[in-house]
Amino acid sequence: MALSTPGSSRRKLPTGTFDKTPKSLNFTPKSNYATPKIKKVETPASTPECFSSVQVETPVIKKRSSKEKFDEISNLTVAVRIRPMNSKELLCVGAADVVRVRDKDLIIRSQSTGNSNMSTDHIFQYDHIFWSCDENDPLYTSQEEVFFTLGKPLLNSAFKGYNGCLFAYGQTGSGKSYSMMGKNMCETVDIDCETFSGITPRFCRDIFERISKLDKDCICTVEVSYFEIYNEKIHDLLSSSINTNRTPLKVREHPECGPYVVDLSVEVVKSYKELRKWLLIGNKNRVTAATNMNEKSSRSHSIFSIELCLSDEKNGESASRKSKISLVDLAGSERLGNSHNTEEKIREGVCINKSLLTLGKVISALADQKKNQFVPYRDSVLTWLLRESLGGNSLTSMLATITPANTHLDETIATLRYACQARSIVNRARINENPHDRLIRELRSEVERLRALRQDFERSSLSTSSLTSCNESHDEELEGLRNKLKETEGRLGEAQKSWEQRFLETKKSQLKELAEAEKYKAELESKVRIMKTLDSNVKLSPYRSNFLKELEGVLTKENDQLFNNDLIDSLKNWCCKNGLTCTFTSESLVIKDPVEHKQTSVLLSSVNLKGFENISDFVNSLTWTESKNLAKKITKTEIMSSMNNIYQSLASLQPAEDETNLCLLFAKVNKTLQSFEAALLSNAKNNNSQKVVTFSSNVFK
Ligand SMILES: Nc1ncnc2c1ncn2[C@@H]1O[C@H](COP(=O)(O)OP(=O)(O)OP(=O)(O)O)[C@@H](O)[C@H]1O
Repeated sequence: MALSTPGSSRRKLPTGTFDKTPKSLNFTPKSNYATPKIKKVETPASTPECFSSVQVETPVIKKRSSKEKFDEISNLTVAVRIRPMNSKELLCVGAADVVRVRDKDLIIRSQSTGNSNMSTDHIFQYDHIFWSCDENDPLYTSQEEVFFTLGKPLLNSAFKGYNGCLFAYGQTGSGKSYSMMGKNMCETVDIDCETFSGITPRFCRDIFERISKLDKDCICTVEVSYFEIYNEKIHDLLSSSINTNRTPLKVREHPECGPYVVDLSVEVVKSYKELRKWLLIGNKNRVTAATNMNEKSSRSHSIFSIELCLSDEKNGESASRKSKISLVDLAGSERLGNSHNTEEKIREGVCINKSLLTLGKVISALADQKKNQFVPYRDSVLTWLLRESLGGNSLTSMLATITPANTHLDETIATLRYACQARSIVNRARINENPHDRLIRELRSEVERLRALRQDFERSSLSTSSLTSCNESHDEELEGLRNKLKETEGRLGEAQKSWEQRFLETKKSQLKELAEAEKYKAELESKVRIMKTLDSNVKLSPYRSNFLKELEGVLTKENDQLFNNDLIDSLKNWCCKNGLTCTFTSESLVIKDPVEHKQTSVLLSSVNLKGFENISDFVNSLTWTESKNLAKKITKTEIMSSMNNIYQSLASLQPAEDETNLCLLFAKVNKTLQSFEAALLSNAKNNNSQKVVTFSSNVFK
């Protein structure tokens, strides 16, 4: 579908009450740069009635658009949209349509007071004028065209990494919500309807359409938040408790990121479907909360924010960019006297007006363009939160909405003046990216520029080669360019190298962390396995436990470690080969001969082959006794020391607190061990030398 922006040559003067007075409009200056601040051209007393005076309202605007130190320096883009007259306005006695559009001029005819036959034409100029009064008019601007002109550029910049903001300003009922959200902002059908859908849903839909077309190396995350400011208090529109708990949220200032709303819900969305769900929840919450409090949603400012984070990995290089776009539907800007009569309404009006008044002051201060001019951002929550969008790091647009009805003439002129002033605000936007990515990008574009310059220069010097006198100076310049190019290429190479270095280091440390995590995971898994085995064993009987065997093994292992030298190993091997069994206790080694029914015990510290030809001689030299008399009596200290070792080993297997089943099992094992220790101690105490408890699993059979 072919889309067009208004204000071009196809824009004709709509038919209506002004048709007879075009001549007077010839006073309108062609260029807005030369337009005086407010110029009133008085018609002489003898001027015929059909003529009117002309008041040019467009202030002198120093339009700026450059790149300088910032990535983008540009004025606020300001558009005005005129909605059709509603039935109430049409039914008013003497109702008239007083707004006309011609090219980039918006003309308002006001009846001069005192002389009913005289009128004044107020002429305003904007970046865009949307005439949406009559669908059959060829100049009609649809919802889609409004989005195409205002929303699309913001979307494009957001994907480049620029912050963006679009706010709708105008009196109640002038069409702010219609333009921002759609005809029926709580209805799924209307929010997605081709004809009625507003800027916000179209913006959200386009985000995901763009994401689906991105390169496969590019990862994009989308986060949304939605809140309203009512009576200078912030309410989270995505919170489920908004209608029961209207505790306002606070604003804090981050040293780098600026003001933000504390504890505001931020939802990550992966598709338009998910995003639309949140959008509708927010819209419903806004309306329900307003109805509950007997207020109108038009008395609150709503801010819907989308945060995009794009990371791109190409040819081993990675780059990431972030951007935040705020779509703002401001409260109605009507003045206090018009609709506020009760005390509460007056208070509410003061609060709304505080934000809008401060917004006006902020716009004035910024439009003034004097250096070090104080800008009262902090005087209202709205301006504090929109600080970056007004004169800061953001590409911002304003949509002023008006009615063409003469019944609201004063409000309409106030809105238009406000919008005119806003055009003077200059924003300094930067691509939000990693400083290193920025350096590489800037150096790359510098290299491109210098290369193009050199090529141009070489081409032009070839064509003038006949003029030898020129050649010398050309050669010098060419040499200078070559050197500069070489130097910039060198710097680019360095920057890329150090970036690659950092990239490699980060990858290396990430791999190390990953390996450690894997190791930790394996350890945990083995602990879980042990605990699972324990579970089944402990359930059978605490005294038939493989676990105790394992623990005995742990103790034996510790002893092994204590006396783990070649001699002990050789002794063990020798015993094994000769059909003898070897059992270690904490301090000694018990060797049993199952055939001869004899056994011997030797202190580990006294195993020494000195004076013996071989192990066989050493073993034969030991004192052997009959098996039944040889069981070594365990002392109370030995029991306690062994048990302590068991407890220590067990402690190292302690599971994490959130693993409830394992914790329960762990407690069971601990308890069982305590009973076991008590049994051993009482056994040692009661049986003295007659009964012997050896620390062997056989005991528990
Ligand atoms: N461009 C338009 N075309 C057709 N109808 C419109 C247009 N703009 C607004 N309307 C209608 O005008 C009425 C008021 O519009 P809307 O609710 O958007 O105003 P508003 O400025 O957001 O008011 P409030 O400040 O109360 O929120 C609605 O019924 C809406 O459908």
